[in-house]
Order: sequence, then structure tokens, then C-alpha cells
Amino acid sequence: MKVMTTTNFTDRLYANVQPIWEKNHNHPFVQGIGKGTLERDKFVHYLKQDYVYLIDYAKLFSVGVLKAQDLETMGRFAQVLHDTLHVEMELHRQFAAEFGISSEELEATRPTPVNIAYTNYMLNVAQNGSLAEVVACLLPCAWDYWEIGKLLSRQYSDRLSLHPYAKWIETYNSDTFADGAKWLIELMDELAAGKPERELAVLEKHFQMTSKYEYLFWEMNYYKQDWPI
Ligand SMILES: Cc1ncc(CN)c(N)n1
Repeated sequence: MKVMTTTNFTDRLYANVQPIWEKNHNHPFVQGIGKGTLERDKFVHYLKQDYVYLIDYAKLFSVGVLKAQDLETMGRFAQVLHDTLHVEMELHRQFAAEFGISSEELEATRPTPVNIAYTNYMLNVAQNGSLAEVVACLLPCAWDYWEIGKLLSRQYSDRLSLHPYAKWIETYNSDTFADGAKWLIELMDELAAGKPERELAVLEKHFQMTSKYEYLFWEMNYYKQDWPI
């Protein structure tokens, strides 16, 4: 749960996105991970799709380096880029290895229409928008997964020791992941400070859109949606 103050833009984002995030948190895919009952074929579909999603998502952090105005911000973007490639994607590689799937096979995954729509939305903003817009787009991915990591480890603490997805929950509830999410939240507040309502509304639109794409991503994996042709 985020600590609320009256002044931060992210307080407003957090409050207004709750109807969407609640649907994410109650989604049968997310709850199935928490309980440890999610069917393996659905998880494998997710692992593959998420791996190629993260390749594009990681590129957004390099756009963050490019658009940053100071060395400290550049360094933090470089750190979260590194953590995505070498911590988060390593989690996927380790799970895949358990299922007999190689890194090459993961990387060769053909992204589904929902996956392409989500990453293209963010990459389009990365090409054409401000740094604040880029952060507004990529923030739900970091922040809501952190919320999910915290939620599931709290909700299902009694069963995590004998659990096929415990490592997944542990990763998104970890200090490394939390640090990245907290830094992006602070950066969003800094970048939004003093902006007129017209610009804040654009940032909020991006935040809401990518939160909705998060929901579509859970749906896509739960129903193993792919190209029909
Ligand atoms: C679709 C999606 N959204 C968010 C995350 C967390 N980085 C992720 N791995 N995949």
C-alpha cells in the first residue's frame, strides 16, 4: 500500500487506477499464481510472451537514458535496464529451463496481437513523447507487479514453501524490484511537478491505458490467446 500525501501526482494516479488494478489483482491468472494452482500450459504461454514483451520494455529504459537531463537519472535508468535484462528475464530463463524450454526458444516467441499492441503503444510514446510521458507509460508495469508481489506473498504466505510459482512471487516482492518501482514513482512525481492540468491529463491517460493493457495481458495468457491465422 502506497503512503498517501496530498501533494503527489502519483497519489492521484494511484487513486484513479484502483478499479483497473483491482481487476488485475483478482484476475484468475494472478490468483492462480498466488495459490500455486495455475495450469502449467498457461504459465508457459505467459513466460514466452512476457519474455519478448520484456525485450521491448527494456528498450524504454534506454529511451529514459536518452531523454534524461542529468547523470543520476541516466544511471538509475541504466540500473533498471540492467535489472530487467539480468534479474527479471533471468527468472523467466530459469523457469523456462525447468520446462525444457531454451533461451533461444523464448527469444524466438512470436508476440500475440495484445502483446504487440501494448509494446507498440509504449514505443510510440517513447519515440514521440516527453520523458514524463515515457515514465507514465512504463510505470504501471513496474508498480502494479510490485503491488501483486506484495499482495500474493501476504495472501498466500502459508503455502509459499511448497509452491511452483514461489520464485515468481519472491522476485516481484523483492527489494531489487521494489527499489526500481519506488524510484520510478518518485521520478514521476518530480517530472509532473508544476505541469499544467492539460499535460497531467495526458500523463494520466498513458498510465490508465497501460494499466488496461496489463489487464489484457493477463487475459491473453489465461486464455492462451494467439493469432487466429
Ligand atoms: C506484461 C508485464 N507487465 C509488467 C511486468 C513487470 N516488469 C512484466 N514482466 N510483464
